[in-house]
Amino acid sequence: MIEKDFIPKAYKSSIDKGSVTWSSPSNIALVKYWGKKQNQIPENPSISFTLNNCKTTTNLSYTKKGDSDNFSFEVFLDGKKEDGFKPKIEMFFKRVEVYLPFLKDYHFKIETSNTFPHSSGIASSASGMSALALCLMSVEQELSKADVIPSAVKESSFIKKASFLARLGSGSACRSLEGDLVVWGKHDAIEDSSDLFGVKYPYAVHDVFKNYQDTILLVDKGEKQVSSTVGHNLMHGHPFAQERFKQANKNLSDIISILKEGDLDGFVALVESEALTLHAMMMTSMPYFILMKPNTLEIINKIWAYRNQTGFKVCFTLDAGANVHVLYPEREAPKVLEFIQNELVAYCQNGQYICDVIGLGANKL
Ligand SMILES: C[C@@](O)(CCOP(=O)(O)OP(=O)(O)O)CC(=O)O
Repeated sequence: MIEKDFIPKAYKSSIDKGSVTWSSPSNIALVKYWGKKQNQIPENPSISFTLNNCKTTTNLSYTKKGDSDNFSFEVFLDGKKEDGFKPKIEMFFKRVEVYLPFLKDYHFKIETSNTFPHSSGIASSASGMSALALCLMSVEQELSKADVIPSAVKESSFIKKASFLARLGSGSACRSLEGDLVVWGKHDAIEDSSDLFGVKYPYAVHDVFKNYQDTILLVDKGEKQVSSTVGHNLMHGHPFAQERFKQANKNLSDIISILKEGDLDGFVALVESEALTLHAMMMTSMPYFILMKPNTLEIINKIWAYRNQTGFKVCFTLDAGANVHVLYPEREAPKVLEFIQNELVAYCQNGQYICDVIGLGANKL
């Protein structure tokens, strides 16, 4: 598919008002997206676990307005007006306007809430942007149903277009709509993979990865000093960029047999190397920056020591921040949780952590 396939046939916006609600989860990448071209096209393919408990619920109500001159919307977080979100949403609306021609015909009220604490340092852009994209797709569906022109959106392409739109809001958001593993970015070994939207991982996955656990240790809840968007852009002209993109492609090839065979040693090595490479890219860009904190490293060292002592296949990954995602099979959960409580919680800000597990994606409420 190409971009223009997502432009619907013209339809009249004949409905005056309505409201839709979607809940959509966060995700954690195993092979990381870091570096992008124009129009939110990733430099390399990525794959992520969809999460279950960390999610955003968004209610979108829409009211027809007299003109179609400008975007008109207001945003509420947990019932409180949140104008801080407006620039990102305005930019998102501009990017998707051509694919959702009704956007300037309505006033939108966006009411959103997260299951995880606000300012926990957990990126809410993946869950938030995917929930908003799904709401907008439901509006498109409602409007085109009411129109004499047949729906531009077939049921089967609903998720595909929602993922396409979510990507234009935040790249990693396109991997949050489905579960339990999603690939984004063209890769020869993954059938139907695309740079434009996420696809459900199409191959067999060993039972050991069912209900895989992710305990998120909140090391630093503060605002990040460098946003992901700035970090992605620093991959332009980065001295190691081409090698990194090659490595990500190879890791995506390698993870296919790891997932099929339940090769936990291979999984641990690949996932931890991806996390450290992501941060190595940050440390070697110009300007350079460090998002890990001393406690991030304390936790990593404790995980390595515990793995050596016990043989449990617990490993870590990081996103663009200081928090640590501790990943482990469900069968190891009782022991690993004990270890987390006894040895790792001390390094979390206010002792805070979130227990999550692989999930199945977004839901319409
Ligand atoms: C480190 C990452 O989490 C990067 C996420 O980047 P974003 O999706 O937040 O970036 P934008 O496309 O600029 O919104 C790795 C990943 O999720 O693959």
